[in-house]
Amino acid sequence: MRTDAPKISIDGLSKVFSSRSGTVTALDSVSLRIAPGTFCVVVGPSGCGKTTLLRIVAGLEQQSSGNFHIARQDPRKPLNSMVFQGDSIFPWMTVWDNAAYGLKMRGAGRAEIKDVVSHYLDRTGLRRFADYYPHQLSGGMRQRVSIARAFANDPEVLFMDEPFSALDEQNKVLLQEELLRIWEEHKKTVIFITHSVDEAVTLGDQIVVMTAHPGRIKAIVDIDFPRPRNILELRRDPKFGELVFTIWGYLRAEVDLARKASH
Ligand SMILES: Nc1ncnc2c1ncn2[C@@H]1O[C@H](COP(=O)(O)OP(=O)(O)OP(=O)(O)O)[C@@H](O)[C@H]1O
Repeated sequence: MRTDAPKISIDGLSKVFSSRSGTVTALDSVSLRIAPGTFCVVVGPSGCGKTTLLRIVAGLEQQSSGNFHIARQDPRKPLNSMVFQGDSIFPWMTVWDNAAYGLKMRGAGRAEIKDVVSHYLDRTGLRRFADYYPHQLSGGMRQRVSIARAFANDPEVLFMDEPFSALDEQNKVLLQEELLRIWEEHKKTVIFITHSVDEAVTLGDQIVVMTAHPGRIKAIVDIDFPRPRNILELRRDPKFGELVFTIWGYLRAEVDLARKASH
C-alpha cells in the first residue's frame, strides 16, 4: 500500500570520523525522504560517503548528528537486510542454509522456510545448487545467493552496496534483470549504491547524486520509466541516454574534485 508518509526519512545526517591523524567529515547534513516502495539509487564519486550513509541507516555506524527514521509496518519483520559488494555469504553454509539463515534466526517454521527459500532459489536460478557450498559457485552465483538471502529474510527495507560492481558486464545485466524481477513481486523500499550511472538509471525510481567529499546531496532525479522494465529495450530508449547525460552532468565536476583531492 502506498501512502504519503515516507518509508525512510533522513534529516540533517552528518558523520565525522576522528582518528590520530585528524578528522574526516564523511557526510555533511544529508536530508532525504524515500517513499514506500521506492527503488532509490545513490551515486557519487569515490569517498563521498555513500557507504557511510548506508551503514548509519542500517544501524551499523553511529551518526555524529542528525536523525533518521524507518517507518515500520510489521514489527515481526526484520528492519533491514544488506547485500554488499563481493562475498557476504557464509562460506561454511550451503546455498540453502545461507538463503534460510534470516528465517531460521527469527524462528520461522520449517514449512515457511521451505516455501520461502525454494521460491527465492527458483527466482535466482539456484534451485539445483541448493546443496553447493559458496566455493563451488561463480562470483555471479554467490551474489545471487546474497540476493536470495536478503529477499527471503523479508525485511522492511533492503540496502544494497555496489552488489554487482565486481561482476563482468554480461553477469551484471543478468543479475540486474533478476533483481528487478524479484523486486517487482513486493516492491520493497530499496537503497542501492552504485558507481554506474547506467545501472542507476536502469534500476532506480529516484536517483540521489552526492557531492565529492564531504558528502552532501547535489541533486535528486526522478526516473519515470514504466515498470516492469526490460533492460535492453530501456537502453535503446533515447530518454535513457538523456537521463544518463543529465546525471553525468551533475557528477562530472564532483568526480574531478574528488580526483584532485586525492592527488
Ligand atoms: N571507519 C572510518 N574511519 C575513518 N574514516 C573513514 C571510515 N569510514 C569511512 N571513512 C572516510 O569517510 C569518507 C567516506 O567514505 P565512504 O566509504 O562512505 O565513501 P564511499 O562514497 O562509499 O566511497 P567508495 O565509492 O569509494 O566506496 C572517506 O573519506 C573515508 O576515508
